[in-house]
Amino acid sequence: MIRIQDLTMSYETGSTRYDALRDINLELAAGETCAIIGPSGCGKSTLLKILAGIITDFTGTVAINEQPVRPKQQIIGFIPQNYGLLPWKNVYENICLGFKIKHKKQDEYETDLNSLVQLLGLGGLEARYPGELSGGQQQRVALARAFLLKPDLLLMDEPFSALDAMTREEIQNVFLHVWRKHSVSTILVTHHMEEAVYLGRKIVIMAAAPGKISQIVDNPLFGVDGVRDNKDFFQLCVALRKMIKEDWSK
Ligand SMILES: Nc1ncnc2c1ncn2[C@@H]1O[C@H](COP(=O)(O)OP(=O)(O)OP(=O)(O)O)[C@@H](O)[C@H]1O
Repeated sequence: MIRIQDLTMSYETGSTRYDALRDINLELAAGETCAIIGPSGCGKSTLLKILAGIITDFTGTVAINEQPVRPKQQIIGFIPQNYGLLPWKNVYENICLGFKIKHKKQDEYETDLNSLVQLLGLGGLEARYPGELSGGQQQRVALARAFLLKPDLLLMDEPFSALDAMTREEIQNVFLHVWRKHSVSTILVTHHMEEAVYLGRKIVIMAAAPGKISQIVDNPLFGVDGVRDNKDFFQLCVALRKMIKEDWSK
């Protein structure tokens, strides 16, 4: 369970201090997915950094499984916009990285690693370096690394934004497939409404200046088979876009 209560965070630049996030309240049940959509600068990345324990200077409460965020004690997977792969390590080493940092032994994760490599279609690419992979393959390596960790919380910052439309859909399917097996609590930031509706059991709509939540939508279409071809999917996207336009023009 992820619980955010009355979260406010300010940045200070020179002599000015301004709220990047104000009065954020959000709950996410264990194993749920949540997509956050909002205008540029509304604090989405800041929120992820707080949940990842990178930013600690805030007011309010942020708890993962009833405990304050403590990256050394909890396992938090974070996939940044550029996937966060180390260019000098090969696919196998990149996938194992999180485990090495958590000081686990190889035989503790070897079986999971092999099954994730197969599940994510990375078989045969283990010895390649990130620079020798396509964007979609790099994304899958980042997903393998994150899922291997079995995180208490997985955070993804616009994870599929660099991919072309077809690869994006394919990787979204791969993500859902792996997520179903591992049911990891996941929060992802996206600028794409279709992605939010496809991947978010909850859809959080944010507004800017200061960043706040304007709507939380329980998504009835999440996980429905073949939903992308369903007219309800299209209609929900249209309705949410309308809602956002109204919110963002206030
Ligand atoms: N290190 C920082 N110091 C000062 N201000 C910052 C810092 N990082 C972000 N900001 C400001 O805080 C606000 C929120 O930034 P943030 O990156 O969280 O927004 P975002 O919603 O993720 O934006 P985008 O969609 O463009 O990536 C913005 O006004 C931004 O300029």
